[in-house]
This record gives sequence, C-alpha cells and structure tokens, in this order.
Amino acid sequence: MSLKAISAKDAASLDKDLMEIGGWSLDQLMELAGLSVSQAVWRVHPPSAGKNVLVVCGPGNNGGDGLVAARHLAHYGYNPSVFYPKQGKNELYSRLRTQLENLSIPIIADGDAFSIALKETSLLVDAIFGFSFGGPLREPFGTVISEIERSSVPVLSVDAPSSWDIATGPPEEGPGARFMPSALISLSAPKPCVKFYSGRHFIGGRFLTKDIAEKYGLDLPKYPGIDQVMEVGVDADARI
Ligand SMILES: NC(=O)C1=CN([C@@H]2O[C@H](COP(=O)(O)OP(=O)(O)OC[C@H]3O[C@@H](n4cnc5c(N)ncnc54)[C@H](O)[C@@H]3O)[C@@H](O)[C@H]2O)[C@H](O)CC1
Ligand SMILES: [K+]
Repeated sequence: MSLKAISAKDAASLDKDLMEIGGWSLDQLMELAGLSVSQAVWRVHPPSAGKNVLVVCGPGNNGGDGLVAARHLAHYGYNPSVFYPKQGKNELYSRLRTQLENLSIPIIADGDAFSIALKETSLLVDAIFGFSFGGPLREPFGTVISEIERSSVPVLSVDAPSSWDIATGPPEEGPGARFMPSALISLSAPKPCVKFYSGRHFIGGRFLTKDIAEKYGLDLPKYPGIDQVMEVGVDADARI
C-alpha cells in the first residue's frame, strides 16, 4: 500500500490545527508519537535481538519523541540510554528528562561518551531532527551524523532520516550523504523525502481524525487492532 506524503509546511500546520482546533496538547501528541516509536522499535528489534538501545535526541520535538520512546522502552525491558547533546530548554523537555532519571536511564551529553555508547548498542534510534530540519548541519550534529554513518549499528529514524532535507532527501555531499537508516517511522504521514528511502517503513501517530486527514488530503492508516504502528511497505512508499 502507499500513503500520501505531507510537506514540512503542512505537517507544521496540521500539528497547529490539532492543538488550536482539535483540543490536543503537545504533551499528548508527543506521548502518542513516542509510544508509536517504541512499538516500531519492538517490531524491528525485539529485546531478544539485544536490549541496549541508544536514543539520540535533538533539541526540538523530534528529540521529545525520542525521550518518550526511551521511557516506554525501559518499561518493555530494554536498557535504553539517551544521547542528548543540545537539550531542549522548555518545561516539557525538563519533565521528560525527570521521568527518565527516575527510571535510571542514562542521559549523556558528551561526544566521547556517545562514541562509547555507540559501540555498545544494538540499535540506534535517530530522534535528532524531524520536519523542521533545514539547511546545513550545525555542530555537534555534523560530527554525530558522520559517526552514525560510519557505524554498522542498525538505525530506526523518527519521522525523517536526520540530515535529509524534508523535500529533497539526502545531501549531495558531507555528513548524511550516505546515511540510510534500516527502518523509518513516519508520524501522521510520510514526508516527501521518503521517496529516497529504502528499508522498512512504519506509520505511527494514531490520532488523526477523518476531517483533518481530508483537509490535508491524507490517507487514514488502517491500524490493526490496538497497534500504534502499521508497517507500510518494504520499499519507499509514498504518493506525493
Ligand atoms: N503530528 C505528529 O505526528 C507530531 C510529531 N511530532 C514530532 O515533532 C517533530 C517536529 O518538531 P519541531 O520541534 O518542529 O522540529 P525538529 O525536532 O524537526 O527540529 C527543530 C530543532 O532542530 C534545530 N535545527 C534545525 N535545523 C538544524 C540544522 N541544520 N542544524 C542544527 N540544528 C538544526 C532547530 O534549531 C530546532 O532546535 C516531528 O518531526 C515529529 O517527530 C511532535 O511530537 C508532535 C506531534
Ligand atoms: K529523525
């Protein structure tokens, strides 16, 4: 099956609609997004495949999804750790950090500790940037993406492969030019850059209503049963 993609501009507008018209708070959306991420992790990498999961979080809401996912992963029996080099400043992120600390989930901010954690993990969750990424990578993220590219650890990207332009995909050169995660979970709807992606593809964020899907011309995924994720297809799979 294929799902219609949503541009970065429309994705931001859809989130605004959910919050301003739909009665949602950001915490709620992020909780469901992060829950979906944790379920996608379980699908691609059950604990029997290795319990160490390194969640790399960026400074925005994509990073927030990663913080939520790390908490759920701990409750599922994984040993998550979080690399959070540029920590989001607002109260929402600070509450999410407290929740992780109360589960004794290590939160590291230092590049050397990240290099060590990368060698010890069996899966990396890329929650660095989502649909608001733009322009050349600013440090420390160029170095971080280069290290991830060089490593052989499988990667699940949240919403978009970090460093890829949301519309035009991987950069032609530099960090990210060879970045191809083995799994991707698109939230609400695939982003246009999914056409450059090959690997397992999931959709998550089970909160869209029929009205909002129609307003943005999106498909409502038919999630099976109580699942928060649905596998879309083995190959890049989106109509734009
Ligand atoms: N509807 C949903 O499914 C929901 C999805 N969510 C997630 O939110 C992100 C989008 O979050 P946003 O805060 O708008 O932006 P990002 O996290 O993508 O990044 C912003 C962050 O990154 C910095 N930045 C941007 N470009 C660069 C660069 N070139 N170099 C370095 N840093 C950069 C910028 O300064 C900001 O700090 C979406 O993708 C989903 O994952 C929500 O959870 C809610 C519901
Ligand atoms: K990402």
